Amino acid sequence: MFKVENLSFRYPKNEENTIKGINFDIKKGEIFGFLGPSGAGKSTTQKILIKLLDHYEGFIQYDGRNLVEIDHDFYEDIGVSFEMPIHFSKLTALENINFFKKLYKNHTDVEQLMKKLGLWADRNKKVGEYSKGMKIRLNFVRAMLNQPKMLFLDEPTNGLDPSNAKILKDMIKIYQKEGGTVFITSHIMSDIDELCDRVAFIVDGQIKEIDSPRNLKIKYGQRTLKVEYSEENQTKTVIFNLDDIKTNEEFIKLIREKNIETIHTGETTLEDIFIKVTGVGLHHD
Ligand SMILES: Nc1ncnc2c1ncn2[C@@H]1O[C@H](COP(=O)(O)OP(=O)(O)OP(=O)(O)O)[C@@H](O)[C@H]1O
Repeated sequence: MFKVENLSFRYPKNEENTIKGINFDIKKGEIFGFLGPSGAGKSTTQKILIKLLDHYEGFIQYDGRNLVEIDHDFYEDIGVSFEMPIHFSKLTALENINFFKKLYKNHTDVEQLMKKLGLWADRNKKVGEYSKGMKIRLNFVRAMLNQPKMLFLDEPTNGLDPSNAKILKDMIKIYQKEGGTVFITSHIMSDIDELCDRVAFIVDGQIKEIDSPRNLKIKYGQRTLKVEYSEENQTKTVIFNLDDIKTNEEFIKLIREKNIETIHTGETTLEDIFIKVTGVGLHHD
């Protein structure tokens, strides 16, 4: 869907490049995550891909065409949901949606979509009276208005309670099942882990890793097995190396003879990998 080669970008006021020669592709039908510490260049990259920023160096291809040569029709193809919801607060949700709908040729079934996101009952409420979570969901409705081939989502679940975050994630999964492609940034690693087929880690304008969450976990994971068993009314813990587990007599003896409570492989989380790759802890706003 997208092919990005040697992309560099400098904001006119800055001396240094913000994006420093990155390469990646986004395959049709995949959910591609873009992760990195604050200020790494995630939003900048996203803005370049959606043609809000130009004058970049390098080459970007969208659906087989040079992005530079694609005209306004590009916006018929994509849906964008950025972190800061932008709506007319004095208009109702439906009035807002009907306004934005007019910008596009293709239209989705707004009633269905708003119902799925739990907003239909409040469609005639002014957006100024919406909660933050409602505005975020309304943003998603806007992004989906034109039945886009590709969605750009910047922190889509930030500010949503767990049940609304689940609704949104389920909708993203359904969108993918129906053939959609997604570019997503988030600081919520469990969401990224759940949704993304592949992720890229960007640090200071450079990509440090690109792979599936599973492969990254294998690469950065500890190959250990933790066994907890009970003995004399106490829980005891032993950690084994997973590589020679088949022939480890102590492990085999343990599971034959003891009352096992739990067995877990030492899985690394995406959050651990983020810290290892970027050298920065996750900040939560
Ligand atoms: N309009 C601008 N003019 C000059 N510099 C900018 C502008 N917008 C962003 N920058 C700088 O570019 C760098 C990358 O910013 P960007 O917003 O892409 O980071 P990010 O990875 O999306 O961060 P966050 O996770 O906080 O959203 C930062 O150093 C930022 O200060």
